[in-house]
Amino acid sequence: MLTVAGSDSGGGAGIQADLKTMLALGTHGMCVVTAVTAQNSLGVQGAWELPVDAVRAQYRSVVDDIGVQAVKTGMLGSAEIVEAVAELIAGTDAPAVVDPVGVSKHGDALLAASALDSVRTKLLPAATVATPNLDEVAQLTGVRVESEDGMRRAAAAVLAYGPAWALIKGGHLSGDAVDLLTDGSEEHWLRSPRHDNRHTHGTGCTLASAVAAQLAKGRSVPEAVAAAKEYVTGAIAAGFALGGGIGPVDHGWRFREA
Ligand SMILES: Nc1ncnc2c1ncn2[C@@H]1O[C@H](COP(=O)(O)OP(=O)(O)O)[C@@H](O)[C@H]1O
Ligand SMILES: Cc1ncc(COP(=O)(O)O)c(N)n1
Repeated sequence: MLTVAGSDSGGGAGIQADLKTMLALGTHGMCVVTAVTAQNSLGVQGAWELPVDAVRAQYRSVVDDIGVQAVKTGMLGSAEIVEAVAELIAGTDAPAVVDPVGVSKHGDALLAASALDSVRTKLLPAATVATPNLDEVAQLTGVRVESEDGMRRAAAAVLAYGPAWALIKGGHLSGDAVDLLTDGSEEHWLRSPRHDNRHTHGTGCTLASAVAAQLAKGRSVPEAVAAAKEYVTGAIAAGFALGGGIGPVDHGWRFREA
């Protein structure tokens, strides 16, 4: 399967998190790099986008020869890249998990403000599943969620842009880590205990990639999301205290348990 995302030099989020997740879930990982970040547990020290032609060329190389069973998108950076990727995934016969990455855990911008409209009107309509966190919901729809009740309103506002499913991540609330998956008719609440662990760098990337890996294996969206939630919860529980700030989750936790 294929990730279209930015590189995280610290190895906890972005392309690196995605490829590790795909391996851990038994799939073949491929990548289209959209941007390179200088990043560690303390924050993002620099970010450089690739030319949009380089993004298109990587995508075509992979899809035209090897083929894909599922696509995941992450950090896209600019409106130009968002629009190119939206067109590419809309023209690919595979489910697409769109993680509308806006800001890093440290508050560093990973998407230009001028790209928000393209995310709303071009990228979200091409998604099989859109996986915003609560900050991204607020940025994209104006809906501010402060409790589980608000997550339904958030999901409706995201679905209005056209993805088949919305997975609203409640990781930034307090209490249990609760996510809501809905297509506007079915509702699935995914709940796990909150791990008192600050090493949560890469949780969103990991969850979205795990959903895509399960879709690639032929699971339905609700089955894929349930399995992905279980995987990310284990990875958070086993998180690494690396660096002086927010460390990464442990993508290999299942291998270590075995
Ligand atoms: N401390 C935690 N303990 C358990 N699960 C968590 C914790 N923090 C986040 N999660 C879960 O991790 C996944 C990613 O959510 P979130 O951290 O909100 O996304 P993002 O990384 O995009 O900000 C969600 O399933 C969320 O419920
Ligand atoms: C290159 C890149 N992509 C995405 C994220 C978001 O990370 P998270 O999964 O913690 O929200 C990041 N920090 N860096």
